[in-house]
This record gives sequence, structure tokens and C-alpha cells, in this order.
Amino acid sequence: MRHKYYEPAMVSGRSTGGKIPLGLKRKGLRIVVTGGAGFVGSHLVDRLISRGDSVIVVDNFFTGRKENVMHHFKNPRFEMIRHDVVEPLLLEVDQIYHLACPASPVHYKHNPVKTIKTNVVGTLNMLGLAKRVGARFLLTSTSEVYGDPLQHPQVETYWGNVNPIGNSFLHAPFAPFFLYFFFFFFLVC
Ligand SMILES: O=C(O)[C@H]1O[C@H](OP(=O)(O)OP(=O)(O)OC[C@H]2O[C@@H](n3ccc(=O)[nH]c3=O)[C@H](O)[C@@H]2O)[C@H](O)[C@@H](O)[C@@H]1O
Repeated sequence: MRHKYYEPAMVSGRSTGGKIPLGLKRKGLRIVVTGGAGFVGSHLVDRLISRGDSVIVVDNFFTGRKENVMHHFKNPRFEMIRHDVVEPLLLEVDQIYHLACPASPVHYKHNPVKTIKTNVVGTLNMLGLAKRVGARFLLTSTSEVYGDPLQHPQVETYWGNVNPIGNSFLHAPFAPFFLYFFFFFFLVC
């Protein structure tokens, strides 16, 4: 009986957690990072590039800055698109990290209707892309979903101190449920 030998996938000296057959290098993924020119997004891009993935940043530069990612400009595994996620976008990718959103109160209150569109329509567009190309999807949210937390810092097991019937209903994390609702509605009706 032949045995397959596996080793942890190592890229840049770091284990990626998955297992690949001995002797084979981990294949780089094609990843889109919306909001990748922002604070959190640009650090995520650094990490993805350093582990060998190809990254497409999609950002409308509402608060993000090219300077945050310009050190990757000459890297053939890096691309950047000025695009508002409220408009649909078709890209062939393996994974989607969806971070595009005005983050601080002064920005998300600047145009509340546009903020809701970004969170709901933008997230639906990115979920639609994920469904079309079979990509894995990660949605980032905000500590605001904890409401006025009773515990600091908030650990993963803490469910927050929030009234779920309030404005939070319109937060982007609920968009997947809207999507399921619409699919169900159109399939059944
Ligand atoms: O903690 C949080 O609440 C926020 O944390 C991060 O936000 P952060 O990186 O701190 O904020 P920015 O540096 O402003 O990054 C947001 C990025 O999204 C982009 N963006 C914003 C709005 C928009 O409509 N489209 C869009 O691409 C901005 O230009 C920017 O590059 C996440 O990116 C947000 O999704 C999250 O809401």
C-alpha cells in the first residue's frame, strides 16, 4: 500500500495551516480585497502578498490612500482598481475579503444613504461575485455590532450588548440573510 506524505504548507517560512503533498509548493491564490487601500485592508494585503498570493485591491479611495499600498505597485502579483462596490464587478478570484466601508462616524454619517448602499448593495454585489465564481468570502464588520459592550476587549464568545431590533438591522452582516431571503422569495413565489 502506498502512503502519501504531507508537509505543512510553508510560504516565507510560515505555515499556512493547510496540507499539501511533500515536494509541491503551495499554489498562490487569487484574492480580491475590497477597501484594500485602507488601514486594516492594506495590512491584510501586505500579509497576503508576503505569503505568495495574487491580490487585486478594489477601492473607491473614499478614505483609503494609494500610499498605503504603493510599495506593491511594481509587484506583478498586485493590481489595484478604483471602483465603488455599489456597482457590480466581475473578476476571476478564489477568495474575497470584503472590507470596503466608511469606518469612522464622521465618514459613515457624511452620507448615511450612501453608507447603507455600500453596506447592503456593495455586500450583495460581492456575495454575488463569490457565488458566480465559487470564491470563499470573508466579511469584516465593526465593533459597533457589540452595541455598548460590557466587556473589554470583546472576545469571540462575547455576544454583545445590543438591541437587535434597532438600526443594527441594516448593518452589512445581515446582507447574507437578505440574500437568502430574496433567493427563497424568488424560488418559492
Ligand atoms: O473597525 C471598523 O469598523 C472598520 O475597520 C476597517 O476599516 P479601516 O481599515 O479602519 O478604515 P479605512 O482605513 O477607512 O478603510 C476602509 C476602506 O474602504 C474604502 N471604501 C470605503 C467606502 C466605500 O464606499 N468604498 C470603499 O472602497 C476606503 O477608501 C478605505 O480604503 C474595515 O475596513 C471596515 O470595513 C470596518 O468597518
